[in-house]
Amino acid sequence: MTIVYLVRHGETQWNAQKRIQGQADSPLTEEGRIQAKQVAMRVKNLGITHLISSDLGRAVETAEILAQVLMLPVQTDKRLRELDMGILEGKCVSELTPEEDMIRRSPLSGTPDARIPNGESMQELANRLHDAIDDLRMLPDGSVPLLVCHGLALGCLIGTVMGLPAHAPRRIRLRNCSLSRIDYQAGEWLAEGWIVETAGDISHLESHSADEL
Ligand SMILES: O=C(O)[C@H](O)COP(=O)(O)O
Repeated sequence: MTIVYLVRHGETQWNAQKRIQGQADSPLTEEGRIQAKQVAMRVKNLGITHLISSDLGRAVETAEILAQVLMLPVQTDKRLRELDMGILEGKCVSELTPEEDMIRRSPLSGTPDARIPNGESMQELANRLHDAIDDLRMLPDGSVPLLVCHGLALGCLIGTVMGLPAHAPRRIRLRNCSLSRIDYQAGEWLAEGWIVETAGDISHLESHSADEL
């Protein structure tokens, strides 16, 4: 069985301002760095062997804090990036026009093939994420990778592992530095494939942690 831990990066300046990031970026806040240390302590004794991060700065910054505790190098994989949110990246949710807000919600509200102009669809996001996790099955036996990723990306990954379509409305909360786990099971008794073991656990965080937009 392959075990994969999933961590959403720590709080960023734009998360705190409710500004849309997508594949744009902003640095962690002080709170975000504290969250990263707390999730690092949580996973310290889980036998993590590989630390793989989205190549966006906020994820790498979180991964580097984990790396100091886990004493592992950080590898990056651009397939773990957040949904490309096109023309809305960099905008504050409170400043969107009603039309922009409808566009923002469209990929998250059950509309197949919805995409923010110049962005990507949830199916395209799901495809690259599943390519990335399927590659983890090629790691040597006993490997336990931890991925540092993003809110919409992890929500899409967990939803699709559970059999929901990529465009299904979001029904899971993935706060900054929440911990999730998926396993690849291949036993005789159970359907072969990825399965969700834990999603969105924040029991290791000592203060408030924000939901994604
Ligand atoms: O702002 C965004 O792009 C998303 O809503 C949250 O993304 P994040 O998990 O990278 O903060």
